[in-house]
Amino acid sequence: MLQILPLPGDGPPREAARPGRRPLYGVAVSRAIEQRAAATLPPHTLMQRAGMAVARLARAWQPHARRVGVIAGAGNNGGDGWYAAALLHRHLADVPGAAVCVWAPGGVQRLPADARWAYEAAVAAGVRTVDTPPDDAELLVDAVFGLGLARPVEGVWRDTLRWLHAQATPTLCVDLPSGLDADTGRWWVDAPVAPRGDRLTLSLLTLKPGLFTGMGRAAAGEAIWFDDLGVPADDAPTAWLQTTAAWPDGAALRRAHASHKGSRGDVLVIGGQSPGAGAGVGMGGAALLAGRAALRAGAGRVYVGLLAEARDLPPCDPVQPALMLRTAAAALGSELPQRAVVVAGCGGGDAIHAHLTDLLARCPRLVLDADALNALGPIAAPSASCPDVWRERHTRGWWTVLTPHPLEAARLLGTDVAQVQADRPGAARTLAKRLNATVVLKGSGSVTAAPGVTPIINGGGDGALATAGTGDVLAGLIGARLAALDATSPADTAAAVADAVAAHGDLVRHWTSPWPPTATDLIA
Ligand SMILES: NC(=O)C1=CN([C@@H]2O[C@H](COP(=O)(O)OP(=O)(O)OC[C@H]3O[C@@H](n4cnc5c(N)ncnc54)[C@H](O)[C@@H]3O)[C@@H](O)[C@H]2O)[C@@H](O)CC1
Repeated sequence: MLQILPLPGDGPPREAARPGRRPLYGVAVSRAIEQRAAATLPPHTLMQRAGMAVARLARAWQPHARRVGVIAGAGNNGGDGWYAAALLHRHLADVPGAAVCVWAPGGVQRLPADARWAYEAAVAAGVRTVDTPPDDAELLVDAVFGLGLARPVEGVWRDTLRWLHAQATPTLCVDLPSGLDADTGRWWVDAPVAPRGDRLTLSLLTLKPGLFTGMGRAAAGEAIWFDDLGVPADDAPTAWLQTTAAWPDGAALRRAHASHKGSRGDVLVIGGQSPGAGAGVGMGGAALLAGRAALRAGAGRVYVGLLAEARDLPPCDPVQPALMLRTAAAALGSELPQRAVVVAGCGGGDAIHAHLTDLLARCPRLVLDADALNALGPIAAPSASCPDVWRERHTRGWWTVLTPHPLEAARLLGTDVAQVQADRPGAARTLAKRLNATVVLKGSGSVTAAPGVTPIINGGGDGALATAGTGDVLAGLIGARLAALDATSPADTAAAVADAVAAHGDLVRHWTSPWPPTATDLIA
């Protein structure tokens, strides 16, 4: 669960440019904000505030913990830990059996100025330093690495993090879980990512993109808390965090008394290769899931063009009989591609390849998913020259949305999954720029990117979505959201796509059964 809340005593959250969004700041902007604030404040103020925030959350979260072990790194993240240790030591002074200790595996000889000041404050307060891991702690504070980590961790620090991240003891991570890259969500150390025990992360000064994508959510624990250290920032964000799903808005649809199905927008799904068309491989379910999701989310009319012969079409979809079924050939031969948002590729198999040029040439509003992305591969490869059909889309002001998972993104970028996952915001941005399209890179912390638009990272969803068919549901939701959209600037399109991604994440929020949901359950 995400708890992106200001701690008690902080000011109100800053205004976001659009409802349901919060700014995320990468390392460079966070450091600029820190330096600007530090220049106007008495020395060490920010570290003092950081240490106070850590101590305050530690006491609120684990009020009965008497033995606290702080693991301090050799930079200012460690400094936050030292100052928190000083405060916790004071808080616990009268508690029988209480003890606060700091383990600093890198020593304290080369601490930067702020951290040295915090270390001296801790020593002056009577905090004990130890040379071995604090095995008997009831609460651990992870103050090893924060913003300063951007390369692999080895040697003594790797051993330290292997020990720390293997503990079942409740652990409070200062600023970032140590091992996590603040910009990208990459995990830099060969140590467990997922906590064995309870874990919270307290992000300081700014919320960082890496906390919400890649390994960020898995590493951060049950909740991410935020304290801006009293420093308001209105800098241009590195990315936005989408925190809530404001769409679909069923109440608004009901208030629109004078509306009709034609005014809510049309969606055409092209996909669902039949066993006959695909050498015995049938994937009709994927196209039906996309169509059902679009219908469920409020699209006025949803057509499903199946990659099948007319004689193989089912008479209707028994789950959502309101879906209008036809063959892909019939759908693409009609006026529908011009009128509807076309969602192509769900269960498309090899059969979708034959339609790709037609789709690109005839669909002004096009969402390419799954097998349509694989068919696109050669067009998108770095070495490929842009074909006329793709260039003409741009000339005409038509737009394209791509929804790759990391493997599909890797194919499109001519790289591998590890490279994509090492910098998900960067991969999504590169792909969006290269193809002049809106891109949703799926996975933990889905990233929506478009040329000239600040990327949007989805803060919702969880591992329950990692199951067959949920991608088809997402494609259908994006189709429905875009079908209802009037404006078509890149920013509006990206925002609408991010709305659909947020709605998709929200599908699992209220799931209470111990059984994980199937994609069909999510839109039942
Ligand atoms: N200066 C200040 O007053 C403030 C600092 N803050 C804290 O300071 C942190 C940033 O401090 P720093 O810039 O010192 O960075 P860190 O403390 O995150 O890391 C820097 C230290 O880690 C070492 N290091 C980095 N990568 C390594 C690797 N792969 N293997 C081994 N050692 C590695 C560096 O040599 C350096 O000693 C923030 O995350 C935050 O916790 C905040 O509290 C805001 C105020």
